[in-house]
Amino acid sequence: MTSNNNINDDIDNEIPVIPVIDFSNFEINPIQCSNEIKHACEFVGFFYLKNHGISDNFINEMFTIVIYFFIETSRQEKLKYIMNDDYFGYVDLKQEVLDPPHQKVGDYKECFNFGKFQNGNPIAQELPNYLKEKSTFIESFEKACHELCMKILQSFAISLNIKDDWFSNRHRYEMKSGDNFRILHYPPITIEDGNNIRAGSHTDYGSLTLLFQKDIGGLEIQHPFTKKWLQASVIPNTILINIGDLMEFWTMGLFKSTKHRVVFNNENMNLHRYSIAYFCHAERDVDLDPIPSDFIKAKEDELRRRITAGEHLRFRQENTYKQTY
Ligand SMILES: O=C(O)CCC(=O)C(=O)O
Ligand SMILES: [Fe+2]
Repeated sequence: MTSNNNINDDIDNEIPVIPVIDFSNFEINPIQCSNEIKHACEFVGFFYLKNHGISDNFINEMFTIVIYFFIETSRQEKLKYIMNDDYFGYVDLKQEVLDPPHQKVGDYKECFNFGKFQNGNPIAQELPNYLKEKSTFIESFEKACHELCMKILQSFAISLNIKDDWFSNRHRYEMKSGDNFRILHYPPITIEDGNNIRAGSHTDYGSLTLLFQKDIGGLEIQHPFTKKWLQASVIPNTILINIGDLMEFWTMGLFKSTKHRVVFNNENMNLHRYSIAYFCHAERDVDLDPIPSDFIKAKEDELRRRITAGEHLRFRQENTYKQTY
């Protein structure tokens, strides 16, 4: 491989630009903490959150379920629950193409997408037996993620000087939205597969994403200004948060929906990597008109079609799954 082909060439490991924000300060000094978050959203699009209120035990228990499900469930059983029209269910190895212009084959990872739950039952999908047994726990974990997202959205509102509940009122759990709780598994790969990009470069679609990483790194983000790729290493006891396209669109580009990808090096190629993501979206019928904040300048001359959160999402999803295998 020549150096030009080496995707690690343009990696910048020197400046730790992804900030770590202590969310316990949000209770003590909400304005200061929200301003730190706003700075990260404007200049990086990613930040780590510590003291976020979701306990380590709770997260570890969720990971135990994730690992058991992916390893112990047969492929045949998983395929019975293949992603439905609402994009909930099992996503097979190589089914997802996150970077269509640059990928000949789909991502070498498998996922399971959960929609919302009510009283221990999933609303929008059937679950394989093992996940059905665990659905009360999964519901509580999913709801803890949603609740944390509401607090982070509150901090966005405070930093933008609009009503504290401006965003959370538009992201209610009970309402229809593109919210997606996703568990992921990147199995070990053999040399013959020859592809060390395991999740193609992409931006997320929603308002914000919570990402739980465990032990094994591999996530990289492309800094929105320098365009350098940076490793988003695993920092114990933190959740990695990022802005999605919907929020970038809604803030007229003030908050950055930063590109990211998962890349395996020779050391982690033989390992199983697991991660958990909660993609938080605005309710389907919310109009994504520019947010009424003094920080957000809607350019009068800009022609901007009126679009709802649901339309925005549909467009992104259709592009991702157009080309499979
Ligand atoms: O597994 C990861 O670390 C990232 C996954 C991701 O970016 C996604 O599913 O959108
Ligand atoms: Fe992502």
